[in-house]
Amino acid sequence: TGFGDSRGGARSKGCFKCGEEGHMSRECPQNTGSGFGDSRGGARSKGCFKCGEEGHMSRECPQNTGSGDRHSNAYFKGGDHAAQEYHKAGDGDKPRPPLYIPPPPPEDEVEMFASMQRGINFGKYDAIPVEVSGLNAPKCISTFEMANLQETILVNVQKAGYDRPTPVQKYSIPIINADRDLMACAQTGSGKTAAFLLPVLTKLVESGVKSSEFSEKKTPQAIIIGPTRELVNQIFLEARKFSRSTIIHPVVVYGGTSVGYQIRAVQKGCDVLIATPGRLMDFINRGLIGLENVRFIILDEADRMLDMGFESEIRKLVSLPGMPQKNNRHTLMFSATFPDEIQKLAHDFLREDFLFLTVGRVGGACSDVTQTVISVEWKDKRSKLLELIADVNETKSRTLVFVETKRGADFLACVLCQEDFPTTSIHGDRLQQDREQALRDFKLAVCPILVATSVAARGLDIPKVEHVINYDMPREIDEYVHRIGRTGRCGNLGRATTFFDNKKDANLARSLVKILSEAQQEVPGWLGECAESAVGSNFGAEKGRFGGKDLRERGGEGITGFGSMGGGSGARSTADYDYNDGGGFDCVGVNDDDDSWD
Ligand SMILES: Nc1ncnc2c1ncn2[C@@H]1O[C@H](COP(=O)(O)OP(=O)(O)OP(=O)(O)O)[C@@H](O)[C@H]1O
Repeated sequence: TGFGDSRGGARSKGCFKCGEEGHMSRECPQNTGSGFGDSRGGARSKGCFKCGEEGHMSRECPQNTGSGDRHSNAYFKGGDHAAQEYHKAGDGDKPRPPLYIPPPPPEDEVEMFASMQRGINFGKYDAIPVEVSGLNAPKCISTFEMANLQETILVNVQKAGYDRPTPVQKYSIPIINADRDLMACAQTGSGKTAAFLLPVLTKLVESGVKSSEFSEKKTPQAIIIGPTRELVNQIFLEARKFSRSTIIHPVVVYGGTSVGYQIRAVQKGCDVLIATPGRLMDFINRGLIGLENVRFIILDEADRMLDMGFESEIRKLVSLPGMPQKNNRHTLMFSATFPDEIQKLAHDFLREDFLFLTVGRVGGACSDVTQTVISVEWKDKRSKLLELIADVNETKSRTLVFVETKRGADFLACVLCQEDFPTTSIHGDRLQQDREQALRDFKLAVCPILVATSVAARGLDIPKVEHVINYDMPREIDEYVHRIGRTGRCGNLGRATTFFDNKKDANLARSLVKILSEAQQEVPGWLGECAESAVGSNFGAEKGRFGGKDLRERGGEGITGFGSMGGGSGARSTADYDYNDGGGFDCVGVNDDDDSWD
């Protein structure tokens, strides 16, 4: 059980040296000295013949454990929970987790172009008010034909079943076409990914690629950065789809996966690099990625990327030698939420004349999600949850349950499995193969219930998620907006149920009431009262933020930080995101033990 297993169960017929199909080991390009081993310093790799990594022989290869057979439903069997085994074995000195080579992306066109069905409210997107601030904004477009997309890219858009652009696409595409920097804020599930990919890919195809296939160091022209591994992988699949049959090679690199595998992917050509920050810095430090040709830096979930934990990485990245200064590159930022203090920070990365696009209200919840808030004390949460999911085994309707801690996610998934609800979990302490398997099981409704920490709150576009349950209220209201945005996407209807524990969550009452009212949702009387008596936040401070305004129009000074909305702490939590994704083996989130950081 070598390579084959980790790629999805079947024994690979590929080369025993590099694991790739299409040649035998005696013809392996690595024999020439130009492959994997060389890229780490010129010498022929003495690594394992199965996985290509150094430091062990093939008979000791961690892939012999047959990780591909590992089912994320291991809770049922009570044994094979890789992440737990790995942590137990650690005892202070953490061993390396098994190497993980993700399954190859689809080659089949049908699979590649399959996308979410538009819902009945897709047409209503056009009624959402749009504002563009900044000087000389170009006119919006109303069809993809008007978007000046490169011909093949336009064909790919049609193959994806996109027959007209969403508002964020109508405005962003001409702005990017006109070589302007952009900060764009639009509700969850409204098509922000294509809004930046389509014009950027068009620019790259039209100007021709610069990255040489033959040089060791690849010099991508666009770098797209996101906060979690699953999200960057999803953006990669979108980039691959839209750039199909063009000269563009998109590549993704993220933590928890084999570095060797990703090095080989980069070395095949890398015009657009999609990455989590840690692994990106790792590749730059190894001399595998050069920045001199960068024309576009794109921050998806930009407010998170400029938030605590990630901001310093992004600052480091833009000040690295070789990276073009902000006036010699374009910086694009997208999110559904943009707290004032992050908007302020963002100015450091954008050209002076950037445009600020808001579709609807900055930080507003998706209007296609019916939101219900229930007052539940912690001791009653479990029985309330079981009530809510009682019919899931019959309906198979995908239900995403958010909890606060990684340990809590494991525990609740176990409880639900014991109650005979096929459940899986995703959080920063699970091995990457288990995280990806969990997502696949959830997508296919093998496990229609997914218990997740905030690692799954942003960006993930999973069809048919019908119900999001906040078993634990998040610590920040932005996180609430992103979490419930996993349903009600692309004009589909969704529902979200939130357990609100008055003793613990009172500091979020006001901001929650605000979100509910703006989305024309019912505000329970008890929640209104709780908001009235809550201390620490005030509606005055929130006014500006929810007005969907460009800070430049408000002078940019004296803005009350959004932190105060979360109860006056002023500090924004780092939650369970993919920090420390470099180094190849770090599959852990922010902090192993301290669940207050999870
Ligand atoms: N013009 C379009 N026509 C039809 N479907 C579209 C169109 N644009 C995007 N979609 C689909 O809508 C879904 C949501 O898009 P996307 O993931 O880009 O949303 P988003 O705004 O980035 O959400 P989030 O804020 O959660 O990251 C995807 O399945 C995408 O394929």
